Amino acid sequence: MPVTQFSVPDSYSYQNGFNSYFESEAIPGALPVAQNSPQKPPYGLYAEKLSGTAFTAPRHENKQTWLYRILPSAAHANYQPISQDTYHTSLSSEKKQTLHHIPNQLRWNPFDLDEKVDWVHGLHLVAGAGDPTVKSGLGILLYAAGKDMGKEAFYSADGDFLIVPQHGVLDIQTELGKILVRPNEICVIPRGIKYRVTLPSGPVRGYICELYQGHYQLPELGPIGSNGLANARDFQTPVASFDDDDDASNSKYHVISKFNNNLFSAKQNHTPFDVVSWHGNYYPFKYDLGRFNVIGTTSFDHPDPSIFTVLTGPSDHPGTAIADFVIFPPRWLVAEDTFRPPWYHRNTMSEFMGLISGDYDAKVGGGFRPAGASLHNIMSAHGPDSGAHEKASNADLKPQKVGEGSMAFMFESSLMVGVSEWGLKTCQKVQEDYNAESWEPLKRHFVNPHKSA
Ligand SMILES: O=C(O)Cc1cc(O)ccc1O
Ligand SMILES: [Fe+2]
Repeated sequence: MPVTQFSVPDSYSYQNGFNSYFESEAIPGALPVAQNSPQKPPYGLYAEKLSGTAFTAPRHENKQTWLYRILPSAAHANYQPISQDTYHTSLSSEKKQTLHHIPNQLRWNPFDLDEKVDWVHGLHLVAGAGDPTVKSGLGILLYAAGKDMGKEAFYSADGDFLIVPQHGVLDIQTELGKILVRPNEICVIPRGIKYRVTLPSGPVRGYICELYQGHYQLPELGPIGSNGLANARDFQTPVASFDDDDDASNSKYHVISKFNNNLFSAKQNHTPFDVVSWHGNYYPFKYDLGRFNVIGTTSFDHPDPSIFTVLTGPSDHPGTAIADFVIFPPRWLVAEDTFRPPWYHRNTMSEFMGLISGDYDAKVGGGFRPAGASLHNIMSAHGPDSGAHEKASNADLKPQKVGEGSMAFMFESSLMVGVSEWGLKTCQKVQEDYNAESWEPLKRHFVNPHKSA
């Protein structure tokens, strides 16, 4: 079945396509015709331009959206810093204000749910590289929340959020419309877009890869041809939807900004969700991982995991990503005379992995569990644990379906990924015996023809 069967239905409307130029109006006639900024836009709306690239970015990279809204975003009081004590998006809330760079393989037990906090309080910076102030690098966050956001909106000035739900449903009201995201779906909310998260099915938990530079793109397909992997038509973008909150006394909103990973809040006496129509190519979108068209070998040897790339956040060097989002969906393995799990390897890239559901075929030891994570940094040796090696090197190589009911993923980066104090210590999820359990038990099988028995 090439689509996920979800237990919570999605009744929102979407427009289909990746990087398409869309237009949407919640009231017919709310978009100006043939121009962007008429003297008086339709229905007394304000025109506001939201740009996701430099004005002069080449056409193939240029991203912007024109919003037609009841009041412009600028109509708010000053932003005030929020005390970081109860928030975990930044290193400055911690005694140690640096990331820890360590060559050990790291693995985390499942992160806890937290029913007491909302989306913004639930964000935890676990790892990262680079610096949002110079638009360079990425941040990896875990989220766990159990409360709806109130009359507030959140945006990140730091980068694009790629959100990977592991548990629970996110109902996301964005400026550009409403989007429902369930486990086995992902969504991307680009830099600057304001949104509010409510939780229709109770507590939520998941992972976020924030891209401080550029935007997520579909990978090139090369010799694969013009279809395959994540197909453009399966990405879904909301349609315009607005609240008309005309009683100012009844409408005290806070807008929370993540700015260099610190949080700031500004009051405004009108809803931020007042965009009646919009057109452009800078918008949030979602994607069902069950629609991914998996490619694999039909002859021999284990291919590189780049064949499983859903989205890539490229660096300026072609083929080298700041963040690749890679998944390991259910699939058939048919390779002959082949050690089918991943080979043992040391990689110039860093690999942060998470598990949405099920088991990951390279680890049979039971230590990599849904809602857990692992980090294999630059040149940190890893591969199947000893149990998986034993099983795979003696397996009967018939066609075999792996990963049924399972979805593992990887945020792969060319950068050295540091771990926050929260990720290393405070969360208390790091497994001390990961290496000892996984690889130290590996046995010698070498038969030296030059040594007699
Ligand atoms: O380490 C991992 O489990 C991820 C991974 C999977 C794979 O099939 C090949 C290389 C790789 O890093
Ligand atoms: Fe790996």
